[in-house]
Amino acid sequence: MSGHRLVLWFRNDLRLTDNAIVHQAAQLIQKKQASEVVPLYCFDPRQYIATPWGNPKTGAHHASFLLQSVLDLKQRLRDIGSDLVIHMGKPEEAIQGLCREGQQLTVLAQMEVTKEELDVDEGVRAALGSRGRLQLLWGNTLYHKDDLPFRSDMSELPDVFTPFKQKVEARCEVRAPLPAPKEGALPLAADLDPARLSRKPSCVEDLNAVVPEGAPRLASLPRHPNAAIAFEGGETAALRRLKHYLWDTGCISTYFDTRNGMLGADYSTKFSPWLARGCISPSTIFHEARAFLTLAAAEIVKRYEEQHGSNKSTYWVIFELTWRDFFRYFTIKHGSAIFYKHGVTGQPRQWVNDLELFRRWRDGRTGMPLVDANMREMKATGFMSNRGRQNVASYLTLDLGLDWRKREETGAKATDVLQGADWFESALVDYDVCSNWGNWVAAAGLTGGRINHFNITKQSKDYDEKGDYIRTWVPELAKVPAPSLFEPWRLSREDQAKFGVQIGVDYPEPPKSRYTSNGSFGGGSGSRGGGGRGRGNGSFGRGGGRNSRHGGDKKQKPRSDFERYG
Ligand SMILES: Cc1cc2nc3c(=O)[nH]c(=O)nc-3n(C[C@H](O)[C@H](O)[C@H](O)COP(=O)(O)OP(=O)(O)OC[C@H]3O[C@@H](n4cnc5c(N)ncnc54)[C@H](O)[C@@H]3O)c2cc1C
Repeated sequence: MSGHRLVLWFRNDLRLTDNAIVHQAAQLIQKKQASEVVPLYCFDPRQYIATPWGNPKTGAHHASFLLQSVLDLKQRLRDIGSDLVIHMGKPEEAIQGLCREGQQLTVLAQMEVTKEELDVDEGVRAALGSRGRLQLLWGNTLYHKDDLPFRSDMSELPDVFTPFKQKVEARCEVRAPLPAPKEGALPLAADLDPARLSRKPSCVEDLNAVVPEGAPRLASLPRHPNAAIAFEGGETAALRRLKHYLWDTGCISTYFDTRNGMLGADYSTKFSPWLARGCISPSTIFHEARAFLTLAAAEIVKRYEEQHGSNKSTYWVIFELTWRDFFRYFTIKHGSAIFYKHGVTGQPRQWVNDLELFRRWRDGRTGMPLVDANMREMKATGFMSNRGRQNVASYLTLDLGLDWRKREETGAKATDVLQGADWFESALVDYDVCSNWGNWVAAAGLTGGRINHFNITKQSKDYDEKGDYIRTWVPELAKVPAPSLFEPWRLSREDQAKFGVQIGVDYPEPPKSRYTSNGSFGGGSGSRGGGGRGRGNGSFGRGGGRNSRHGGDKKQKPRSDFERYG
């Protein structure tokens, strides 16, 4: 099959190591089943439209990280004697332009699972017609889809996490990472126009070339001084972060104890933006973590174990990556139901339509300091901790009762839709369709799993005991001591004067809710949204609940070790 051309269509797999399509291409070339390669990335205008509320579908934090990732991939391909064509337009058009008379084309791409992406696949197939084929390969999960003990349509997948985790841990192995291609492994198509190869966007503003008319323009954002970490896109930076978190600092050894933090660079791994864009694979992290445990870090682990009894921490990072898998497979099972009003349970629920209240939540002006701090952090930096995400989602859906969706099932005007998940999609640097919408539908209590209705005040006390996180992002309350800081609407006039803040003027009063003595939203002591299990005492509070930090699940018994990986 000499003369066979391969198009390596990169999407959310912007890396060379442990990349199924890269590996497949290198093998086909080696076996002389293909002769040339065109690595391709497309900035697809459909990803840059305005959301129903006028937000950019791909916000500036995400766009900037993505651009850096694409440019890093290009450089890494050049380092092995190949290159990357960067196309400013739809993949269908780019791929059609790569077809040559009398030459068969195979387009290799990573398999996606949600409707928008599947529709693009269809478009590419149609553009190829009889001149070639689209071959989709699985990637980007910890456990390979083909290794799961469920049917491939995931109809047997449990709807809650724990049985999923137990089954995959008992029956599957994490595959070893595929090697990165060697120099010369991906020979470029000889007729590739050098001008086409040299064309590349160099700053976020250049991406405006694909922003459709009427959609918000993108603009570079300077790094916020309070940002926990300067996220830099690309495989190179991802591997650096992995090295930092494991080998340089040993932070992974204390992850179990620090993972519910909100302030600082290292309380959690911060791997999510790189995982979301596929700059690193979960399997690479897994095998590096195992090496960390068994080899050079034996000393650190021993020290840790002496202090803490056992090392749960390294396992716990892998545990979190299993959650990431769960939402991906959950999406295969339930399809677009994760976007729908009644979620996957189909349970009817009355949602509140209040644009002003939604804006207060979005902009960090609810009057609930923990919620506001988190929402401000995300807007300014693109990142929010998992603890924060759980709380703000619970507050929006279960306390304010505001609609969390992006789309109505049918026919509704876009402007009828209020959207928490959609704002996250726009604002997050680590936006990942399955992790985001899956977590949101779980937070809204619409998966059939346990509903985690957080008590925001208790969560503030438990996870921001001294108020340092809140003060970082809500300077209006800088002088208010904890615990008054967590319920500033209760401050007397004298205390407000003493602490230099006037509630209702400098900092808002919260909307009427179960937290405030002046209101009855949610019935005071009652609960909205499916029984409110965990309500009142904060379902992830210190003590037993700390072992689980996710929605839709029973409390976890902590694993005592990492033995199954050793
Ligand atoms: C409402 C809501 C929306 C979310 N949206 C996203 C999103 O768009 N993209 C995204 O990557 N994560 C999302 N998450 C999951 C989680 O909050 C982030 O992955 C995590 O906070 C990222 O920080 P980290 O990399 O330091 O995580 P760590 O605590 O270090 O965890 C390691 C990795 O495990 C995975 N992980 C951890 N928790 C979860 C989880 N609950 N669900 C799925 N994967 C998880 C992530 O890949 C993460 O990088 C969302 C959670 C909630 C509650």
